[in-house]
Amino acid sequence: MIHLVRHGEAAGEDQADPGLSDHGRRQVEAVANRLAFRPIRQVLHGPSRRTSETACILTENLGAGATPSDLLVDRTPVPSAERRGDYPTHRWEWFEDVPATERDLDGAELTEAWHRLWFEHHDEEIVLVTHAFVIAWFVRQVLNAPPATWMRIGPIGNATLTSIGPNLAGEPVVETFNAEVVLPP
Ligand SMILES: O=C(O)[C@@H](CO)OP(=O)(O)O
Repeated sequence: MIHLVRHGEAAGEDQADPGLSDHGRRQVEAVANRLAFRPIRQVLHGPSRRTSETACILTENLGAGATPSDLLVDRTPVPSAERRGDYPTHRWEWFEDVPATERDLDGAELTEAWHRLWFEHHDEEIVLVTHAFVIAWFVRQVLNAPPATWMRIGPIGNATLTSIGPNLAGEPVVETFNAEVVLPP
């Protein structure tokens, strides 16, 4: 079972690489409680500060180890000129503004990342801490849905849980999607 967790709420969204807010830390502690009885030994996380801090809280609570992975870096799938027609025209301008560092042409890197993660981890129970668009693309990949579908999956909330496990035939199945923890007031 692969548990995809989006990082908790970020502090100061305007910073280049923000860490977690106090609320974000509490959100992640609540996710850790939800996962407390699962046999999780490893937490992989992206290189950003908000994903590393999320992984750190999870590992402290779960007694697991944290490992950074470039497969979980924040990426935005943008269509190549040939595939732009797959997306509604009102989205085209938005793609132009995606920063160069986050652009993933036709989601090729994300697709490769998901295949590797599933291949390497489908028979263990693991947490992958990453970003909203990455989770949406991975779910689209599992559903074998057309590329533009990723923009209609979510929005993926902060510190949500999306769990993907093998069915009896060994195929990936979305068992839990975008599940939020409810914090006491
Ligand atoms: O930058 C964003 O809007 C998303 C994209 O994946 O990332 P994050 O989950 O860090 O908000």
